[in-house]
Amino acid sequence: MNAPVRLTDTTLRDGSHAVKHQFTTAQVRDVVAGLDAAGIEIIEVTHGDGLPGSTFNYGFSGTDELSLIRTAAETAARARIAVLLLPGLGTVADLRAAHDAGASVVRIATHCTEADVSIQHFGAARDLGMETVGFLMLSHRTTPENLAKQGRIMADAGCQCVYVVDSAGALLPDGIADRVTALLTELGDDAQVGVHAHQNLSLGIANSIAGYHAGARQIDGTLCALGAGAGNSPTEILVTAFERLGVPTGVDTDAILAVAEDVARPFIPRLPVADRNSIIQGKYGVYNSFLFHAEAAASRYGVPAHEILARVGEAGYVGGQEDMIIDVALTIAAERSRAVPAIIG
Ligand SMILES: C[C@H](O)CC(=O)C(=O)O
Ligand SMILES: [Mn+2]
Repeated sequence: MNAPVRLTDTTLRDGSHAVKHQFTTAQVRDVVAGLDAAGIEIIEVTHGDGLPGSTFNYGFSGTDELSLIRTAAETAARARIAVLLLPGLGTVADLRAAHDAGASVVRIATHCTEADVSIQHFGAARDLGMETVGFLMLSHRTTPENLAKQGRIMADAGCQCVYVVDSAGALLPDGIADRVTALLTELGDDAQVGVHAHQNLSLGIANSIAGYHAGARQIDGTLCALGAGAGNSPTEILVTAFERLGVPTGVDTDAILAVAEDVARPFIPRLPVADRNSIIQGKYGVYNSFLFHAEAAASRYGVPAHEILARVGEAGYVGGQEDMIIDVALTIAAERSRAVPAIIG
């Protein structure tokens, strides 16, 4: 008997990027009802950039996220509702408000080398009696050994599962497996290890399976791959692939296929796709949440989005530095205007 894996569905959080944070209460109710009935245990609901992401910098939500969290908690009969929080944007007060609205799991996300900013939030979450998960974002940007040290900081602060988060879809299966192994070696029984994968190089499912074989026991997915950049590992394919592997997920395959096809797909305005922009993100390791910001800057300043993304990757910008995308776009525009030869008449 293979060890079971717990799937967390983040359609209503990572997928929020792909709908520009415009989820409605009715969509949340329908998706949660479907996921819950199919057997998904953990459903994440938050603005794409976490609590309280609805801002000028990250994009305003169509519906207040606390209302969406409350709706999700009221709808789910068995599943538990998770929220995402990035310290610095989200505060302990935001965490308490989400807990009051019905969230019982919090996923606290930091850049992969900055775990120390999460210590206070893990403590507060445990005091509230919440289950805790740590998200080491852009995990490709550090070595497995350093990632393991950051995981240790999170576990000592009260984190119960540390995730390898491939925020740019840049890692290959070996890169995921090496990071999961290093974390498990460091953490032992102190915390589980999870994998959150993106599809920029079409490796979301392969990377999740590699993570499972290395010992990860929590894996993320989204319906129809709805998520930032090229999207996430599709939940319905994770369920089907793990069924083929003989790995128990507790999720009914026919039911999850129906939720993806009949509930999610009809309201998705643009299915995530591995196009040139998002493949460039995977190639240069660019934070997937930057895609729409780069596309907006591209059309505003008349420069190609893929060039902006490549430069952003070379500069090594991380989540929170969205304003630098405009700087990069303006720099490219200025370079291009200088490159036009003067016509002497
Ligand atoms: C805030 C980000 O969207 C978190 C995430 O899902 C990732 O880094 O990937
Ligand atoms: Mn993500």
